[in-house]
Amino acid sequence: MATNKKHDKNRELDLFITDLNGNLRGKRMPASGLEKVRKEGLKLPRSVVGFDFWGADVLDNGLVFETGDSDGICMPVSEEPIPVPWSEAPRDQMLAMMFNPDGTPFEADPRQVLKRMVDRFAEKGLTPVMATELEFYLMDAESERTQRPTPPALTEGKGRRLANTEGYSVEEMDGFEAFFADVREACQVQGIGADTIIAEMGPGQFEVNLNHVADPLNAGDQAILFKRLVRGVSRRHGYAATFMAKPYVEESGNGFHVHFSLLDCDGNNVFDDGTEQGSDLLRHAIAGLMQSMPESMLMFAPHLNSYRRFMPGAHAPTHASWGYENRTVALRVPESPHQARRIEHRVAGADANPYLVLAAVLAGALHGMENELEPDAPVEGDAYAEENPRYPLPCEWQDAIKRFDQSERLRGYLSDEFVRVYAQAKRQERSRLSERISDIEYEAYLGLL
Ligand SMILES: NC(=O)CC[C@H](N)C(=O)O
Repeated sequence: MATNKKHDKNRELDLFITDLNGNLRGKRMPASGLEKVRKEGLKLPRSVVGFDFWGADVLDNGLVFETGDSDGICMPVSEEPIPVPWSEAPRDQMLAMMFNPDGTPFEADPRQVLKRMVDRFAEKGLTPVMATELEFYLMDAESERTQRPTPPALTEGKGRRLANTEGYSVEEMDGFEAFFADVREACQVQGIGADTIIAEMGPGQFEVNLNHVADPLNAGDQAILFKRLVRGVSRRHGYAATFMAKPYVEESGNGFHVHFSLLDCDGNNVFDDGTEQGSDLLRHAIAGLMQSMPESMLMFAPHLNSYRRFMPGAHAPTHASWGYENRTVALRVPESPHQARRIEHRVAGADANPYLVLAAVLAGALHGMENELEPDAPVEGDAYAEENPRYPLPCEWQDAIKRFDQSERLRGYLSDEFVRVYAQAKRQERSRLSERISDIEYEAYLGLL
């Protein structure tokens, strides 16, 4: 029997923001705390946004001791709490956005970074329409304990066997029917527009496409809630799930593709001018995205592991390129009816923070449109075979951190504060990861040197 949520004294509410890495940080409170939070917000130290991946302070980012580790105010971004149907206990959740105590936006908060870009488009009378596609691997639940990914066993359909590597296999989806039924239901109750589900190339790899929305903040919120939902529903079904960019070296990586078009005040798609090629604005946006791609790479590929995904032939791009109906390029312009003329941005991994990916896409496009840049000719055929590309992408984390930190353009679009705080977090993570001597170093050197 449905309980009246307001009077359920056991009901709880999670209120959270995402840190730079997209990890959720916030508090769990009795549902009765909602009214206070709506009025006053929830206090969290601003340094929490700038945490490194392990939740440690980044002492060089200017947010910790210099400020007395002072609080920011997190205000909920939705009117109503969103149910958490996979939770054992009765629980709702709300995403929030952080402000400084004086009411100004806290510019390092990833959702504020995206909002800043959405506002820039609004000033021009333009509304971005965005849709996201998230790939992930389902794994055996043991993977979380052993910290090695193991494909899940197919327990439904044809009896128990390990999940296969079969792109677009319907049987593969049948094997996880109950899991996907719960994913779809959870999406419905959370207002997430889940469209198609696809079995991808890797063992236990799937993709879910979320419907386009004429509100990038909403598209970002949905992607964040979707990632939590997949992990939660997986656990209920005895699986684990990962959005890590490249969990298996020899298998397909997890991408986060973004479809993007722009509406004017009358609701017309400005990337369409009735021609087969699309409008001048489409070309300018593509040129800006290509030129800013090397320095934005850290937002598309934020982790050490992210760079393993960009391999020739893996359907993830190796340089900034574009083309019509071409899946080997970074920016694909899909074959579509004119009113749906759009760019599919194929660079980001599913491990990236969705808000930051969408913000970087908007910044790149705006840069091209404001400067009326022209792209080189579109690539026909295999982009991996292109020699001397004009905009090679950083293929290592260290290089991407440097390019990002040195970008005056990104500071202009996304704010100095964000660029400083993000670069410092990534530097700290890199130094922590490089301190550990890896297994393969011992295997190779210990007995021989
Ligand atoms: N759906 C696809 O085109 C495959 C994308 C690929 N898995 C990636 O890493 O981006």
